[in-house]
Amino acid sequence: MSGPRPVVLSGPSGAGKSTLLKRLMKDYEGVFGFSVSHTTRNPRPGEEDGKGLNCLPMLLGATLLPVADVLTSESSEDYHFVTREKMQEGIDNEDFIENAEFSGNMYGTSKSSIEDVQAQNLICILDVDIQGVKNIKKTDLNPIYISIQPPSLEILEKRLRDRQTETEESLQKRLEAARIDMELSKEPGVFDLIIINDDLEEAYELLKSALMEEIQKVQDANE
Ligand SMILES: Nc1nc2c(ncn2[C@@H]2O[C@H](COP(=O)(O)OP(=O)(O)O)[C@@H](O)[C@H]2O)c(=O)[nH]1
Ligand SMILES: Nc1ncnc2c1ncn2[C@@H]1O[C@H](COP(=O)(O)OP(=O)(O)O)[C@@H](O)[C@H]1O
Repeated sequence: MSGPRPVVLSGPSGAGKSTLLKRLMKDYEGVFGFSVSHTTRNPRPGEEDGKGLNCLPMLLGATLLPVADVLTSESSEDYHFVTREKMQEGIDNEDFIENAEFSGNMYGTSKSSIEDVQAQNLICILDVDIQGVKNIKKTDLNPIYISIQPPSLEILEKRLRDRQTETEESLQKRLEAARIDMELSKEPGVFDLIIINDDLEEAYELLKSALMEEIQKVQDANE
């Protein structure tokens, strides 16, 4: 049985992936499920371990968090926060379909994070860097590949600074990675669609239209 096609969202850190994703998942409840990655980076304020929007009911049931706290959480796409040792153990164990080093930390998509979403017949969304894109292309996942790009490196830097999540060092590493991402993403055939996130509304409309066929499939199946 084949469910809806997964979606890989990529693009430089600070390009607006989480912002667009958060909105999409809110507007289409019960259609998308986020593949919660593992990372060795430290959680940001407001981020919680292993929490994805697709886990919302479970989370509410299990820990009785006040609904308002969960819904106002800054982040719609948190991680399983792990040590390097734990992460390496998982990689050695072949638990991951891809993993990469980004800005001095390890990130990876576990097989179970995708399976958990696909078991519910939801569109599985993966947020991965360009190395992740290249490695997922070697698997049989067959997702739709979408790159979210900033209008310019200068605007990206401003957005990252305004977000106030990075130290100067991690900001510089992200900008360096962004330069590489912006170059590699131009290669023909890497992405099915590249969206320049200048005006947020326009970017969101483009993203929504690109996914409408898959959204429709899930909605039809649930009727
Ligand atoms: N390859 C890979 N990249 C990931 C994964 N999870 C997140 N990333 C990427 O890691 C980068 C840094 O993510 P994060 O630390 O959350 O910072 P942010 O994107 O600036 O919010 C981003 O480019 C993400 O797309 C993953 O599981 N695999
Ligand atoms: N179109 C836009 N115009 C202005 N600011 C934006 C736009 N899209 C996103 N932002 C802001 O830029 C910052 C980075 O966006 P975010 O979604 O965290 O990026 P990513 O998930 O790709 O790292 C956030 O503070 C967000 O509010």
